[in-house]
Amino acid sequence: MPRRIDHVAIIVRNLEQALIFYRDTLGLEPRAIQDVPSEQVRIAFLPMGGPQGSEIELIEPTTPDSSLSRFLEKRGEGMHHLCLEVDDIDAALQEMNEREVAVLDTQPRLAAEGRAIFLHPKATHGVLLELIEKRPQATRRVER
Ligand SMILES: C[C@H](C(=O)O)C(=O)SCCNC(=O)CCNC(=O)[C@H](O)C(C)(C)COP(=O)(O)OP(=O)(O)OC[C@H]1O[C@@H](n2cnc3c(N)ncnc32)[C@H](O)[C@@H]1OP(=O)(O)O
Ligand SMILES: [Co+2]
Repeated sequence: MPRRIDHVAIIVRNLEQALIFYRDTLGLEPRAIQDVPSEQVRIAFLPMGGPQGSEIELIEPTTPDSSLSRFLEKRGEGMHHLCLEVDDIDAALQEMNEREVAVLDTQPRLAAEGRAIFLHPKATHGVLLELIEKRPQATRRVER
C-alpha cells in the first residue's frame, strides 16, 4: 500500500535555530515554512531532491498544550514521526480498521499537504506512522 517515504519529521524547540544547522550547515533549503493551526505546529519542509524525493519535516509546537509540546517536554528534540504516501487514504483507513490496527483517527485529518491518518506507535513497533494521500498540487517539482 504505501509507495514511498514522504517525510521524516523531526521535532525541534525552535525552527529558526534548527535551520541554522539544516539550511546553513547541511545546505538543505526549505521549500516551504508554514503554520498548521489544526496541529498547533509550524513546519519547514526540506526537500531531498527530485519530484518523488522524500523530505525532512522540521516541526515546532506553537502552543504549550498540544501532544507535540508534551512530547517535546517529555522526550526532547528528535525523531517524531515517519510519513508514508498512499494513493487512497480512505482505502488505507478501511484496511487498517479491518486489520484492527490502532489508528488514531476515525476519519482522515487535514495534514499540511493532504489527508492523513496516524497509526499508534504501539501498532508499528514504536514509530508514530503517518499515512498521507497528497493533494495534487502538493506534489513537488523541485528543479535541481
Ligand atoms: C502537520 C504535519 C504534517 O506532516 O502534515 C504533521 O504531521 S504534525 C503531526 C502532529 N500530530 C500528531 O502527532 C498526531 C498523532 N499523535 C498523537 O495522537 C499523540 O502524539 C500520541 C497518541 C501518539 C501520543 O499521545 P500522548 O500525548 O498521549 O503521548 P504519551 O506520552 O501518553 O504516549 C503514549 C505512548 O506512545 C509513545 N509515543 C508518543 N509519541 C510518540 C512518537 N512520536 N513516536 C514514538 N512513540 C511515541 C510514548 O512513548 C508512550 O509509550 P509508552 O506508553 O511505552 O511510554
Ligand atoms: Co507529518
